[in-house]
Amino acid sequence: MSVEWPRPLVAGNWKMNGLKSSNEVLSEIQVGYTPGLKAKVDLVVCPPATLVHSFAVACVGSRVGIGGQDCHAKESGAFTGDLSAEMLADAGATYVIVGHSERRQYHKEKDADVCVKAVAAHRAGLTAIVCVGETREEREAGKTLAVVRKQLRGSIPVDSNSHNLVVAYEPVWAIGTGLTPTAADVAEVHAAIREELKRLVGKADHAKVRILYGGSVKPSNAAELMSVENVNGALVGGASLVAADFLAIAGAYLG
Ligand SMILES: O=C(CO)COP(=O)(O)O
Repeated sequence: MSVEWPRPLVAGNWKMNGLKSSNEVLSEIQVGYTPGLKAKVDLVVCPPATLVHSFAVACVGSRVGIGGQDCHAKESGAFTGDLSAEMLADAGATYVIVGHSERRQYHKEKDADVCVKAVAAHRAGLTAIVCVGETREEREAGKTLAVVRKQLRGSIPVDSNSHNLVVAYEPVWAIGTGLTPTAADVAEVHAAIREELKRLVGKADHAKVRILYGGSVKPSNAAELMSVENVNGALVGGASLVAADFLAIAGAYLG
């Protein structure tokens, strides 16, 4: 069976939320990931690291993918509190988010740091979800495209292809605020990302790299945002903690 590629991808970033009791949310997501939905969209849940293994075990057979939220550049060593990409893969993850704006802001991660983490993800056989996005100040100063292009050039490893790389455009000012850019603004940024990918990813493959939109995606705005050209899915924060909302967002692909 030939698989249409790029397949849309809806990924949930649970951030620092989730206890053992969250198994119920995962079960609801699995139950709601019907054959009809599976035919149209990939689903990935990125829980906190403490839940990666149990979630991965629970999802065997359901095709819900599991991802980490960050990884270290090295494979192992004296890095207290850190996790390597190999450890995430060993725990059953197949994706890892790198360069989320909360890591860039609170952990002072620069593009070069994000790039070596994406390299580590590839080394471990994981798909890297590389996040980029401008702050409110940068948008107001008309610098959005320049900022996003610079982040991409600095953060995307040379060995990237449409299977080991996903780009997530997440305007910092849209995260957790209920604010979203207009469809026209999203289209403009995603077109610039696609163009930049021409230079950064092999010629044959750049058109197939999935570019997700993230920032206050909800069931009520998902259909509009997901229908924008060059939007191949969503990276969902708060709404991914509620199974019905997460599934409704993915349901935008049912048409
Ligand atoms: O940061 C995000 C996903 O990585 C988006 O978060 P919200 O969907 O809560 O705005």
